[in-house]
Amino acid sequence: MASRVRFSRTIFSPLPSASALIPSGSLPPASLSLPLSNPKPYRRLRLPFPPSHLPPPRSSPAGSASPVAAMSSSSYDKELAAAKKAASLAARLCQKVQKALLTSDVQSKADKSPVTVADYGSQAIVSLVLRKELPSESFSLVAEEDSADLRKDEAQETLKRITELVNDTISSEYSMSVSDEDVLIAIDSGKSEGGPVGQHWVLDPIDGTKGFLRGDQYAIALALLDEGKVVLGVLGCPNLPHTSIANLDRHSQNKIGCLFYAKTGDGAYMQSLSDPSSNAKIHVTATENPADASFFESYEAAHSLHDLSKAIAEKLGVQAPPVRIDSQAKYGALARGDGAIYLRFPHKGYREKIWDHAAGCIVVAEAGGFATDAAGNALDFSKGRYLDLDTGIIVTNKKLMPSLLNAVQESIKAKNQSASHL
Ligand SMILES: Nc1ncnc2c1ncn2[C@@H]1O[C@H](COP(=O)(O)O)[C@@H](OP(=O)(O)O)[C@H]1O
Ligand SMILES: [Mg+2]
Ligand SMILES: [Mg+2]
Ligand SMILES: [Mg+2]
Repeated sequence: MASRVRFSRTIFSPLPSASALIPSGSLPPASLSLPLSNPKPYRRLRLPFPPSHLPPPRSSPAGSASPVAAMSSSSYDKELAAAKKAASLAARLCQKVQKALLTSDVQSKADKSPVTVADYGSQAIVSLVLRKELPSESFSLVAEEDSADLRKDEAQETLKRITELVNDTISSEYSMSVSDEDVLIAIDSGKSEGGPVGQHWVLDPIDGTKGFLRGDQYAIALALLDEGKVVLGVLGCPNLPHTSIANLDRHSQNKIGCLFYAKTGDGAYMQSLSDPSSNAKIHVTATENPADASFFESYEAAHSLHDLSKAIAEKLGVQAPPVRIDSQAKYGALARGDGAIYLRFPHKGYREKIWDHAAGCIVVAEAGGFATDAAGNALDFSKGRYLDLDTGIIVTNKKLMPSLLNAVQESIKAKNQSASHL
């Protein structure tokens, strides 16, 4: 079945040039518009253009209205409330930057500075909010970004823009204002190595940077490790529809902006990013029949071997085409049952980072699913900034996992055999 592909105009950076901050090889393609007569054998999650969301700033703290957190008497309640607030504020900053990016008249400008601005701004906000909300606790943060490039002379304009954005965003919640130096220090608090001892926050300030650039999916992903285990996780997904993306074509006008959260032993929940009182418990799908299952994978072929996923899905008997989405929004969507399987097989030599999976893993686990590597081992977040794992990551519900693992291992074996015959 060939699913309909959605199309949208893609526009890039109007913000000040900061070419020194652009990682090489990561520039977006000039245009992603595709001819309507060329449907692809996969579903691509796109948004209507221009996005009609972008909720107004809230006057109450992001996590405070949740009866769920308030009712629970177990540990990590205050950490979870702080994490929700931090991720929600960071999401607001990212939305502002993405809105400027998408509504600009400047098309296809190969300048990634808005992404850089949003990544740094989001990391600074999360760091500042966690310190502010949890002042008496020791603070260790393992995060993706650092300030080295921002300290260069040519980046001073960009740094000012980030500080402005951070101040604009936090002023709705706190009567404080930060300087450029405060922002740099907040960003660099993310240099912790993590590990098996003590508590460490784990942050991806924007996961799915390429999706963010295209106006597609991205996530603010924040988790807490305690003695090497993930004990809570929050995923802010500003562009994810409130209702299932399995029916995206029918519901494309639905509201978007979801906050997923989970705390060990307490289940997983989703609320609207713009309405914290809307929370609901979520569960992975109960499907046991692969023919009824659909699977998620990275939009970017550079991030995951699409051919291998296809072979696995075929072996398992999955009928639906893959749904390609950027970021840990995949974990959130799977946790609420939009799809049954997430397959991720990076190219040889790539090392997965803990911030790309920690928050997503606990959200899925608390919703009744689980994530393993291709050998069936649970992911180990206690080894520092990287995940040491066998071949890839697979995520599904407990009923499908045994047959999925089988299909994964047989497909990898067949792939290796055919490679050795070349
Ligand atoms: N060659 C590669 N293989 C696998 N993952 C990669 C990769 N290059 C980058 N990534 C990671 O893939 C993440 C995005 O995942 P997805 O494909 O699911 O959207 C990126 O997160 P960032 O966008 O935070 O850098 C990055 O960490
Ligand atoms: Mg990431
Ligand atoms: Mg990132
Ligand atoms: Mg990155």
